[in-house]
Amino acid sequence: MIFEEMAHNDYEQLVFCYDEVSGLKAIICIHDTTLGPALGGARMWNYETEEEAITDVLRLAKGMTYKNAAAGLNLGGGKTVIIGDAKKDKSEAFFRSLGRYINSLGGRYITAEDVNTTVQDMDLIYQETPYVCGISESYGSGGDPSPKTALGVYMAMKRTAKEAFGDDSLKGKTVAVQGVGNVAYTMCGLLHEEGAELIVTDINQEAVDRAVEDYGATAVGLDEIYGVEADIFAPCALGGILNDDTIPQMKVKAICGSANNQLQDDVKHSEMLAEKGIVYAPDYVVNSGGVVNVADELEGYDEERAVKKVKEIYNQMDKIFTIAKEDDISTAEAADRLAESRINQIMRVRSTFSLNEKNQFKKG
Ligand SMILES: NC(=O)c1ccc[n+]([C@@H]2O[C@H](COP(=O)([O-])OP(=O)(O)OC[C@H]3O[C@@H](n4cnc5c(N)ncnc54)[C@H](O)[C@@H]3O)[C@@H](O)[C@H]2O)c1
Ligand SMILES: CC(C)C[C@H](N)C(=O)O
Repeated sequence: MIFEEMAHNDYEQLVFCYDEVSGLKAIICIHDTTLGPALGGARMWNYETEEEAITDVLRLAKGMTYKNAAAGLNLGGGKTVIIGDAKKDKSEAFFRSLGRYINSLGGRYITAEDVNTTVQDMDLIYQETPYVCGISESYGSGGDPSPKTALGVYMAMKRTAKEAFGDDSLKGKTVAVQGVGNVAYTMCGLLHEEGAELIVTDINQEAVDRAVEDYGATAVGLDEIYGVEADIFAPCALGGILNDDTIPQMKVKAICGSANNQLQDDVKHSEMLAEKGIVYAPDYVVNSGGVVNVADELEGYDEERAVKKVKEIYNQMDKIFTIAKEDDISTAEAADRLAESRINQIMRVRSTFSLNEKNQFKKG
């Protein structure tokens, strides 16, 4: 059954990692390395079953192939899921053990932060392998990618506003934010600076209070956020929140936020949004600022260059809206088309013969 799924969606490799001493149980998935080594974060989650963890890593790794391709990176897609409780199971040995497994892949997979893993965890992995990004700034690295993800979401939101309202200024626009964690707090700061009004919700009261105090945001209940009077909805917490229940409640004209896999069903729910006249900014393009920032570490991190690349998300959004209009397809499908077309073109470009280290030119 697993090989069938791998064949169906063109997966390359699935690696099971177990370490008795630290209790590590992790699965690394490499989806596609046409564009380069697979880069994707390591997510720690208390999966109820091993099947759930496998399903998640397969889905997330494929998502990274599309995210990296659409962002113009020379990187393929992969991901790690770690089965465990992030509050109880972390230790030095745990992450160093994962680092050794990543190292054994010889650079085919590079890891970084994802849900429930931190810069400190990446620093531990770095003790065992160079194939890790998002390590501490003291190593000359980019550190926590969240602020750059936030900058990317802000740039994407400006281009989305242009599509929905004819002008990319966010001054005077009301943005409803679901989840004001690491990414959204910085994003709210940028929006506040530009003169946007904020409506926020979060399961964490402290996060809500911080946004209210620092940015004059209006707090609403967890379920209220979907139906508030606002111009833009920014989902920055969970996946699957654009669905049969929530879309009918929405009064916004656009959706642009950092959460991964926002559409519960890519086809059905992007059509529902289009029918309501809501402009949807595809999540993996909107939130690619983090991966763009960590990928810059592979060239020797330069913050100015990284920021410049993150700001390019505005132009990537421009391409997606153009493809969607020209081909008369949803923005979600347009993003997939952009990513797939880049992968296919580079695959063809690379099909021409070229000498490499295993194929030396020899005289005589
Ligand atoms: N951090 C990055 O660089 C990055 C990059 C790409 C994508 N993302 C995605 O963006 C989202 C936010 O990432 P983050 O790093 O800010 O995470 P975070 O954990 O710091 O923030 C998420 C916030 O959402 C809140 N939340 C959780 N469930 C909620 C619910 N049901 N209703 C309302 N709020 C809820 C949490 O309390 C938290 O404050 C995640 O989906 C993540 O996968 C993050
Ligand atoms: C490589 C990481 C910074 C990627 C990030 N966790 C994402 O989902 O895009």
